[in-house]
Amino acid sequence: MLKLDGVALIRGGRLLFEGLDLTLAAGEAVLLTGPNGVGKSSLIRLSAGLLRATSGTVERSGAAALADEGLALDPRQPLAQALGFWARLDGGDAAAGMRAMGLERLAPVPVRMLSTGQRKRAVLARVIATGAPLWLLDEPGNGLDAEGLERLAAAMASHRATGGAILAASHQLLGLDEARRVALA
Ligand SMILES: Nc1ncnc2c1ncn2[C@@H]1O[C@H](COP(=O)(O)OP(=O)(O)OP(=O)(O)O)[C@@H](O)[C@H]1O
Repeated sequence: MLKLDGVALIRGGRLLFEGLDLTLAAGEAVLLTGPNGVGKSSLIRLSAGLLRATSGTVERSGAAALADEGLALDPRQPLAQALGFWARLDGGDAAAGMRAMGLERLAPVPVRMLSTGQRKRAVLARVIATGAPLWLLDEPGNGLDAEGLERLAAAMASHRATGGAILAASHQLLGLDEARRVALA
């Protein structure tokens, strides 16, 4: 689903990593770890096709969904409608995303009024709703309470059980204890 071969990335004149190989097949997850500024978010963006590798190749098969610090939801719209916009484009299921992240009660609330943790849940609901096989998650646990973290872990387990794959960058374990780890240093 994702294959990085001998990838190097220079950003801001600094070599972040080189010779990086990573493959992610259906049902697999990789937890990307490493200190602040080492290049985890950059690797996620590179995997999403939003950055170009300095050398090496990045191959993706099938659709990918990205969750990062960007909300990508219209702040003026009620949550259900804002998520519905993407679900219509993706042929996805906004209600399933909201259910998975426990957001049903917030369906009529404008996105701009959501709290930090509620926004994070909304971003994850957007990813879940896409139905994309590859999830690229940059610090998906940030801002989530214990219940939100449990929901995220359950959603990731269910995604993998149905043939999805996940690349997650995080300082937390996210319930991915048995997942492969790639440590950038
Ligand atoms: N747009 C940019 N232009 C130039 N350099 C950048 C840009 N964005 C990030 N960088 C640099 O690339 C390096 C890696 O950043 P990145 O966000 O990938 O790290 P990270 O491992 O995700 O860090 P954190 O754990 O703090 O989230 C940092 O030194 C950062 O300053």
